[in-house]
Amino acid sequence: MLIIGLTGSIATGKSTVSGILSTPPYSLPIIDADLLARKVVEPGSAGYKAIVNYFGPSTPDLLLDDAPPNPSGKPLNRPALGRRVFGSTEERKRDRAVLNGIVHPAVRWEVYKALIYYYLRGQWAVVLDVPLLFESGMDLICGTVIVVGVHDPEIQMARLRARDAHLTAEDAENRVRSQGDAEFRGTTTARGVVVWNDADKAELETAVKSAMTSIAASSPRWWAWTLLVAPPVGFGVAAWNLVVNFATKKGWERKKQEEKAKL
Ligand SMILES: CC(C)(COP(=O)(O)OP(=O)(O)OC[C@H]1O[C@@H](n2cnc3c(N)ncnc32)[C@H](O)[C@@H]1O)[C@@H](O)C(=O)NCCC(=O)NCCS
Ligand SMILES: Nc1ncnc2c1ncn2[C@@H]1O[C@H](COP(=O)(O)OP(=O)(O)OP(=O)(O)O)[C@@H](O)[C@H]1O
Repeated sequence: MLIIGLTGSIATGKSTVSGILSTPPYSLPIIDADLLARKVVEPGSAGYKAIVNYFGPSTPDLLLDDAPPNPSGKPLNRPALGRRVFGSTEERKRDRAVLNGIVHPAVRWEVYKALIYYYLRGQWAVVLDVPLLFESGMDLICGTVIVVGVHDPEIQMARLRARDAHLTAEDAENRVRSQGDAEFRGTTTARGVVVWNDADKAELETAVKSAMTSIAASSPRWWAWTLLVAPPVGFGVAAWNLVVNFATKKGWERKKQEEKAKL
């Protein structure tokens, strides 16, 4: 099964692209890390308890007071938690790392379970929509990666604020600044494709079509079926893929560090 990583900075259009890929002619299953990240912090879960323990004492509005009663606890006030973790100060970075440390392992586990489910159902490909694909290391298991990018940060900011009207300009800036640069994602994606989303949705559909044509050409369906009916070959190829991805990523990181050192 081909795992197609889908990533990009906030509000660049990942969900819009996954919407296109989930419908004909592609009809691919989507594993959405944002949705899983919500599931693993529902009241009563281990993630919820860890967040309340760490952030509760210093965040008075961490829980939603006006939510319908729930015996497992009041739901998290996500915008309030967002204000604690998004931004570029040392404190925000530290808190973000703590939150990521709670949420990411649980999300990863949910992703693996979903991958096994789709593999057993005989899917030829699956889309793994993860905003922090490279940072979380999940790029290593992907056969290819689609990076969604917007050249103009003004467009990105305008779309973010139009979609999430509750965010102030400062909240939106902090969210955009909380992610690694798109260039890092783009250059690490030597084995993938970048889909630019600066224009309208019709142009986005054309860009997705062209990306999928090149992906399907480099990983045809018959190859996915061969891997499915011969599991030892499938596992061998997956292991090889992991090694190649790891080596490619290390190579890029080394190159970036050398370039930084030269400055
Ligand atoms: C801070 C939280 C509660 C804010 O929730 P909210 O509902 O307001 O935003 P939502 O979860 O829909 O995220 C919106 C976008 O923000 C960006 N984002 C989310 N978490 C992070 C993060 N830790 N670092 C950088 N960007 C992030 C992504 O582009 C994401 O698509 C939430 O984002 C969260 O729990 N983040 C940590 C988990 C995480 O990394 N999720 C991303 C997928 S694994
Ligand atoms: N080409 C486009 N033209 C106009 N609006 C667009 C376009 N692409 C996406 N949008 C809108 O921009 C907003 C952000 O898009 P989307 O939710 O797909 O981004 P995302 O990358 O999934 O965001 P997040 O990182 O927050 O999960 C949405 O309201 C979407 O409808």
